[in-house]
This record gives sequence, C-alpha cells and structure tokens, in this order.
Amino acid sequence: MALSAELGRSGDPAEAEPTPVRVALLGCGTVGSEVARLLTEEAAEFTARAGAPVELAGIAVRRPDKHPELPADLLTSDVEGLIASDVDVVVELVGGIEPARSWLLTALRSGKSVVTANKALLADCSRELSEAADASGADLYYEAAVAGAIPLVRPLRESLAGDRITRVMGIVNGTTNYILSAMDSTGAGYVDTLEEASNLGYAEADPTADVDGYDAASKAAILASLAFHTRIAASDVYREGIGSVSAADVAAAKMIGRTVKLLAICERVVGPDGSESVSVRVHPVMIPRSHQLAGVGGAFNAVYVEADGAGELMFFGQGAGGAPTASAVLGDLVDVARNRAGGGRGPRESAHAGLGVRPMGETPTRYHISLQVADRPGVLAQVSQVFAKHDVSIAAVRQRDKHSTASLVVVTHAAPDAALRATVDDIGELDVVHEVVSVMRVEGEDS
Ligand SMILES: NC(=O)c1ccc[n+]([C@@H]2O[C@H](COP(=O)([O-])OP(=O)(O)OC[C@H]3O[C@@H](n4cnc5c(N)ncnc54)[C@H](O)[C@@H]3O)[C@@H](O)[C@H]2O)c1
Ligand SMILES: N[C@@H](CCO)C(=O)O
Ligand code: NA
Repeated sequence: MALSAELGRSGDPAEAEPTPVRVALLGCGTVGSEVARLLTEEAAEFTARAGAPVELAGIAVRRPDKHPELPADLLTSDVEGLIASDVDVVVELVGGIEPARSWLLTALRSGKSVVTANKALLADCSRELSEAADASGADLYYEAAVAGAIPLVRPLRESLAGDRITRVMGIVNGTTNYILSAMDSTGAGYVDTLEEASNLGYAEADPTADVDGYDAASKAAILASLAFHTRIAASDVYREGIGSVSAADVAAAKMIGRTVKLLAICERVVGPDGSESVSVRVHPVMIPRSHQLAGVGGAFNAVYVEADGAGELMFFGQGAGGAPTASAVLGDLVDVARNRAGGGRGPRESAHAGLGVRPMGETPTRYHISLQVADRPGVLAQVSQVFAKHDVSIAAVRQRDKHSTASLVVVTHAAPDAALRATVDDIGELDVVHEVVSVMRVEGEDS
C-alpha cells in the first residue's frame, strides 16, 4: 500500500498502476460459486479495499461443461495447470485431503498464497502446509474453515495473541445443530432434517462427516491449536457424533430442564504439579435451557472463548452455507491481496508451547444417567454403592414411581470420564436395573 501510494505521487502513470493480484479458484460448488460471483460482480470494490486489482484468473472444476453460468474462458479442469500459471493466490474450495493437500503444497512451495475453507485438510496437515508457507514466505489463511462467517480464526491468531486463553467451547457444526434443534423443538425425524440441511448447503459432501462429529473434531483441532499454541491434529480429538442421540435422550434432557447440543470443548488443564496439558473433545452434551448456547438454533454456530485478561467472549453467527462461508473466504482474500500489494505477510503458525493432550479417560466430566429400576426398597442404596465404588460423587437424584418400576435420574459431580463410564457399565449389570434409558455428559450449572 505504502509503495503504491509513493508511486502514485511520483506522477508517472506507468509506475502508478499497482500490480494485479491474480487469483486461481479451485472448486465452484456451494461456497466457490458465491466467491466467483462476488469476485466478478464486485471487482472494483475488492480492488479498492486491497489496494491492487484482484483478478479472477481461472476457475478449476471437475466438469467445466456443467457451468454455463461462468465465463468459459476462465473455466478449466486442469487444476495443476492453473496453479502453475501466473497466479499469486490459490483459493481452495474443493474439500477433502487429497488431491487438495498436494495442490496446496505445490502452490505454497512456489510462493503462492493460499486461502482455504478446508478444515479436514488443516486439521490433518497444518504442519506441512505451514512449513511450506514459511519456506517460501507465502500466506496461509483459513477463516472459513471454522464456524463459517464468524470471525474466530483471526481473533485467536491475532487479536488474542497477547492473552492466555484457557477455554474455547461451542457449537461449530451447523448441520448437527440444525438436526438437534429440530429434534428438540418439533420432534422431527433425523433423516428428514438431515436432508433439509443438505439441501440448504450446510452439510458436507459426505454428511457422515457432520453427523459422526468428524467435521466438528477438525474444527476443534484447529481452534485448540490456535488457542494453546500447540499442534493438535484431528486424531488427538476425542469424538462422538449425534448418531446415538435418541428421542429418549432429548426427552430426558427436557425432564431436567436441559437441551442436547453437540459441543466442541477445548480446555487448558493444569495438573496438581502445575504442569499443563490440553483436553480437546467433541460429543453431545446436555446443557441447561437457560445457557446461552441452548438458544443457538438452526445452522447457527456460537463459540465461547475464555482468556485470562479478556475474560469471557462470545462469537455467534452463521457457521455454514454458501454466502456466509464466502464472506470469510473473501475477507481472507482481501488480506492476502493487501499483503501482496504492500509487501507484508500474514501471521505464521504459532506452535511453540507444544503441550501434551490429556486422554479422555482422565478428563473430568459430569454425567446424566437415566434408569428404569425395580420399585422396591434398597434399590437406591445398591445404585449409590456403584457410584461410591468408582469414587463418583452424586450431585442430584430424582425418582418417579410408575407401577412396578421407577424412573431414576442421577446427575453426577465432575469425575474422570473413565470412572463415569465404568460406573455406567456396572450399573447396567445390576439385577434391579431394568433399562439404562439415557446416558449423556452435562455441562453448565443446574439452575
Ligand atoms: N458448504 C458450507 O457451508 C461450508 C462451510 C465452511 C466450509 N466449507 C468447506 O468448503 C469447501 C467446499 O465446500 P462446498 O460445500 O462448496 O463443496 P461442494 O461439494 O459444493 O463443491 C466442491 C467443488 O469442488 C469441485 N471439485 C471436486 N473435486 C474436484 C477435482 N478433483 N478437481 C476440480 N474440482 C473438483 C466440484 O466440482 C465442486 O465445484 C470444503 O472444504 C468444505 O468443508 C463448506
Ligand atoms: N458442514 C459444515 C459446514 C460448515 O463448516 C456444517 O454443517 O457446519
Ligand atoms: Na470463521
């Protein structure tokens, strides 16, 4: 920017023109088509914001003949050829690990900056991508990879770089939030709701990535890496999806004034000897209906960040869909173009802390357990003994009689997750327990 301004003042019109920033767009689906449209329709605006013309140099898709709406001279199926051409920035909106990984490594190694929405790739390969970017001095930006339009990567990488983050917790998958919200409010069926989420462009190409929690786990890995200055891969994240969340779980949550959400929880854990590690997990959770995350419905995302100095921050907005995700991609693209025009560089990977990952079994959690038990004296004592055996303390018990059986609901205090699991297993073995109706972790204080 400074250089362009200088040239502009020199009075030489030939020198005054800033060099265009040429962009290769890989993929033109839900997100890519919106990026292509805005880059074409609002080219002058992006040029003004970036300080240099932002030119769409080519669009790589699998089948160019399927895109009559796009200028034919920009379309190609030759991805490698487009990356090797005289482009400065590669915007990757294809998804998946390969061939996206190889394309982006090639681009970064040859000094071309990358903007991507590909959380699966970042969660698996951030080290090699960052090293390739550092070796050539290129930029690697990925705001769209976590929570769509919501600025979250930038605040963690830049705004909070001077603080010590202790916790990041929230709803980071729109598809599963859409499904769980519908199950809670209308009792809608799982399959129909998933189809609606896919039609609205929220779900991944393979929706099992959403439903089984892989998408949220990738995002949790990215958030934890940024928050704790530590490389966390998707395989470090404890993961459970919503496939096992039943109507009985949703009803059981309602009975105790809670609702079910799929949460990503990233925490800094300090051991008794003062040593630090991190716990990163994604699983369904019952939260109080009064909790701020309980009101986050549909495909919306919301993430809490807690830091020593800043205290509690909350980020809320549209975490999926073509236009919201394109907003984050284009924000990154303007930043990269500004860096190119001004000769600067965006933030590098920060992984100096190198903290260990605490196994899920050792992570303190709280459980809700709903049982059908025999309605006779001494049953509660037998159940309580199992909790005592595993050193799990009970926070609340509620019992309701129903003919010859009774329903028993127990909410525990925090205990190591392995002890809670062992408690549930042993309870299921008791003769007096007819059915384990619902077991789920809880977060947030009871109201
Ligand atoms: N849809 C969303 O709400 C959303 C939100 C955040 C991030 N993302 C991420 O953005 C990326 C794109 O998602 P999408 O929903 O737009 O996907 P999509 O399936 O709608 O589009 C993918 C595009 O990639 C192209 N493509 C696939 N394989 C290709 C190949 N081998 N060569 C050339 N082109 C190829 C397809 O033709 C299509 O144009 C993914 O990484 C996804 O995780 C999506
Ligand atoms: N499939 C993802 C897209 C946004 O990353 C979701 O449902 O949240
Ligand atoms: Na984002």
